[in-house]
Amino acid sequence: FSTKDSFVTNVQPQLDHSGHKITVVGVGAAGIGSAFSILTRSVSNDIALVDSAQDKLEGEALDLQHGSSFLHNARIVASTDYAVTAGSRICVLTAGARLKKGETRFDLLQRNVEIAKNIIPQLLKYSPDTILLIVSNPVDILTHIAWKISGLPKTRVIGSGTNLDSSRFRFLISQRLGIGLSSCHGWIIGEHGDSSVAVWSSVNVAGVRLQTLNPSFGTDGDDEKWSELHQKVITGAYEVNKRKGNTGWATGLNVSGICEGILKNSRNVYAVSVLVQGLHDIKEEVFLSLPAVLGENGVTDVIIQPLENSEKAKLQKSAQVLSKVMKSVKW
Ligand SMILES: COc1ncc(-c2ccc3c(Nc4cccc(C(=O)O)c4)c(C(N)=O)cnc3c2)c(OC)n1
Repeated sequence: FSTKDSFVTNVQPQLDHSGHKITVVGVGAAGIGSAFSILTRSVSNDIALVDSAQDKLEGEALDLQHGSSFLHNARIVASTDYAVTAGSRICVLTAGARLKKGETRFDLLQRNVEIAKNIIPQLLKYSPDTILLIVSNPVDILTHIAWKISGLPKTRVIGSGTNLDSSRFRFLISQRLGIGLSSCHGWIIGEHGDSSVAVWSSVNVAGVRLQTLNPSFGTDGDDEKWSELHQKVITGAYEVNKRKGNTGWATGLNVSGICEGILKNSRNVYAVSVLVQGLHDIKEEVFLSLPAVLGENGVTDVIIQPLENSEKAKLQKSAQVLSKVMKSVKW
C-alpha cells in the first residue's frame, strides 16, 4: 500500500513517448543552447541529452530540471546510455572534436567521423525513424557522413547549413533598411562558412527586389557596398568566437527554429544542408544548403531559385571541393 495509491487511481498505462521528443547529442555550448532554446520557445517539452562527459551531462540536466516548472512541465532526461533517447522524432548532433594544437582541419574531420560512427548507430538503434539534424562542423561534410552512416533516406538527414548565415544576412539587411527582420528576405546558400553564396537577386522587401533597383547590388562595383553584408555574415561566427569562445545562443536558436519547422509540419522554407546531386546541374553526390521545405517527415521539397551563372558556378565549385574531401575521408 502507498500514500499515492490512496488518492491516485490509474485508469490506463501512461505513455512513454510524447510524439515530439528531441534528443540533443553533445552538451557543449551548441548543445545546451539548442536544448535551452527548444524548451524556452516551447518547441518541445520532451528532451533527452546524451554525451560522453558524465559530470557535465548530469550538471546541465539537473540545472535545466530545476527550472522545469517554468518550462511547461518539461521532461528532461540525460545519460551516457543512449537508451534514454528512445522514440526521438529529431536527433540533433552537436558533438564534435575540438581542434587540437597543430592538428589539420582534415585530421579534425577524421576524428569527427570516428565520433559520428560511434554516436549515430546508437541513436538509430533507439529511434529508427528519427530525423537527424547535424550541427557539428564542417556541417556539409558531416551531414553527408551522417547520411551514409545512418542509412536513413536523404529526406531525413538535414544539416543546419546556411540557415544561421541567412538569418545573420537578413538581420544585417533589416538593420541597413530600418525595416523589421521578418519582412526582410534574403538567402545564403551553398557551403556553410567562407565559401557560402549570397543570392543577391533574392533580397527583397514586400517583393521589391533591391537588385532591380540597383543593378550593381552586391557586386564590387556597388558604391553602396551591400556586398559587405555577406562578408559580415562570413566573419560573423569568427567575431563571436573570438570574443566569447562559442556561438551557443545563435546556434541554439537556429536549431530550435528548424526543429519547430519539422515538428509543427510547418512546410516553411529553411536554408539547410541537403543532398543536392542533380540540382543546379550538380553532378557530385554532396550536401549543400538550398532553400528546403521542411515538414514532420523531413525535407519534402527544394526551392530551385533562378541563379546567376556566377552563383551557380560557385555551387558547382563547392560540390567539387566537398566531393574530393569525401573521397579522401577514411571510413
Ligand atoms: C568506441 O566507443 C566510443 N565511445 C565514445 C566515443 C566518443 C568520442 C568522443 C565524443 C565526443 N567528443 C569528444 C569527447 C572527448 C574528447 C574530444 C576531443 O576533441 O578531444 C571530443 C562527444 C562530444 N560531445 O563532443 C560526444 N561523444 C563522444 C563519444 C567514441 O568515439 C570514437 N567511441
